[in-house]
Order: sequence, then C-alpha cells, then structure tokens
Amino acid sequence: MSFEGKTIAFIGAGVMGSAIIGGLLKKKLVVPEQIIASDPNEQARQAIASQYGIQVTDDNMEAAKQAQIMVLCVKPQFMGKVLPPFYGEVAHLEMVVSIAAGVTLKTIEEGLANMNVVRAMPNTPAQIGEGISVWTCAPEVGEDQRAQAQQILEAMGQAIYVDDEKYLDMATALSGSGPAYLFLFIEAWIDAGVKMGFSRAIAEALVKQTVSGSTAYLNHTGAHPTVLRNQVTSPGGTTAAGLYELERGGLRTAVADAVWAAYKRSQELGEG
Ligand SMILES: NC(=O)C1=CN([C@@H]2O[C@H](COP(=O)(O)OP(=O)(O)OC[C@H]3O[C@@H](n4cnc5c(N)ncnc54)[C@H](O)[C@@H]3O)[C@@H](O)[C@H]2O)C=CC1
Ligand SMILES: O=C(O)[C@@H]1CCC=N1
Repeated sequence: MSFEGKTIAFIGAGVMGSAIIGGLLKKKLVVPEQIIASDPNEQARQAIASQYGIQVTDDNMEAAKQAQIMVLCVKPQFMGKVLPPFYGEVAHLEMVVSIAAGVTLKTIEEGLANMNVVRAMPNTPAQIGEGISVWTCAPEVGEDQRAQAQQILEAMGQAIYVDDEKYLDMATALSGSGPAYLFLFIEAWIDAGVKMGFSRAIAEALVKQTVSGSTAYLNHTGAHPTVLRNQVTSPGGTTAAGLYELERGGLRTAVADAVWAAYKRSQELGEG
C-alpha cells in the first residue's frame, strides 16, 4: 500500500511529529509536498519547514481538510483542546494515528466522530530510525490503512502490532519512557567515573561504548542477559562486588516500581 496521492497532516510538530516526518521522508514513502504540519508555535513551524521543506500552518483544521491521513502528535493534556473543533468535520479522513500517551482509541473516535483510529506508542530513538513502536487500532480500520500504519511506524524503526489496547499503556511505560530510564542510568554511571577521578570526557567515552557495545553483543549472540552477565562476573571478582551493591540498592525493584508508576500514569492520562 503506497501513499501515492495522499496528504498526511501532522497536528503538533514537536519532537515526535518531527521524528515521524523525518522517517517518512528519509524512507521516501512520501515527498515533502504530501505533508502538512500544524502547530501554534511559530518556532516549531519554522524549524520543521526549513528542515524538511513541508507545508506548515497554525490552523489545525486547514491541515486536516487537505489530508487523507492525520497524525496527532500533541501532548495528551492538549487533546481536550485539539479534538473538539474536529468533531464531525473529519469524516473524510481515512486514518487518524495518535501517539499521545494514555489517550484511548475511544476518546479519539468519539472526539472526532471518526472510527478509523490507530493508537501507537513510539520512542525517541525514532529520530534516527532506531525507535520501536507498539500499535493497535479500532476494528473498523481497514487492511490498507493497517498496512499504512505499519509503514508509517516502521519509517522510525521497528513496529509491533498488538490486538488489545491494554498493551499500549504497558508499552508507554516500558519502551515509550524507556530511553529516559537508560539515560538516567548512563548519567549516574558517568558521574561515578568522575567521582573516582576520570575526566568527564573519558568517563563518557567508556560508559557510552560499554552501553552500545554490550547492547550490540546482546543482540548479536541472542543470549539471555543473565548468561552474558555471568560471563563478566568472576568468582570473588570486581563485578560481583559491584553487582552486590546494585542489588543491595534495590535496582530490580526500583526498575519494576518505575515501570509500574509509568504504567499507572499512562492509565491516569487516559482518564483525562
Ligand atoms: N517524547 C517522547 O519520548 C514521546 C512522546 N510521545 C507522545 O507524543 C506526543 C508529542 O510529544 P512530543 O513530540 O515529545 O511533544 P512536543 O512538546 O515536542 O511537541 C508537541 C507539539 O504540539 C504543539 N501543540 C500544542 N498545542 C497544539 C495544538 N492545539 N494544536 C497543534 N499543535 C499543538 C506544540 O507547540 C509542540 O510543538 C505526546 O502525546 C507524547 O505522549 C510518544 C512517544 C514518545
Ligand atoms: O513522558 C511521557 O508522557 C511521554 C510518553 C512516552 C515518553 N514520553
């Protein structure tokens, strides 16, 4: 299913709107003339227009009217303002994709009076085509539109379809928010190197390559992380001493609690 003859409207041209637009253009799924982005923020409009050469507007309705596909990329808290003007005015849209955390299919379907709704949760590595998205849709969404949704999300990396919306709040907590957990861990790890006496530049280089090298190694071997962790952990050695302190500090329960808190927050955002 191609996007020939289709216009895609983006409502909200911030970090994620820009990531999806960048992916679509890079993969040559569309040309810039097929994209219009609407955003009240002039700086955001200027940035995206100059980066991608797409059309921009500050009028959401103008964007929606021109399009067959609309992608909602505003914060969940703005949905209550964004949806009402569209009510009953966007029956022509063949598909509406929302990436807003927590906001349910039902809220969007009822808010727009259009049942062709896809709910997706990408993450920020999408900006370099290394993201992962989880998505689902209303039963009314046709096969062609489902294929288009998969293509749009794959333009940013991997995309996994799930047949139950409950997994969207879970994915929001696990992979949507996930980059922030990893960045916090990396930050703390670099600071620990600086505390011992490394320069920040060397500490950063050591930690960053350890993260990317270990992830590549994990993917390459396909082994369970426990197996690879045991390879590093010599009896009576340095790693065992370090791991003991991480466990004593409650790393596992802290991670589980963090993901659970994000999951609950995603559910709360859906309640409005
Ligand atoms: N940042 C992240 O890691 C991820 C964010 N998301 C979801 O993506 C959505 C957008 O997030 P970001 O791109 O990070 O936010 P952002 O703040 O970078 O972008 C949102 C854009 O919406 C614009 N906006 C505000 N009110 C508007 C309105 N009434 N009409 C049109 N545009 C309006 C803002 O000016 C801004 O440029 C959120 O719902 C978030 O839950 C999903 C996955 C990951
Ligand atoms: O923090 C948030 O609400 C969004 C959703 C996933 C990542 N950022």
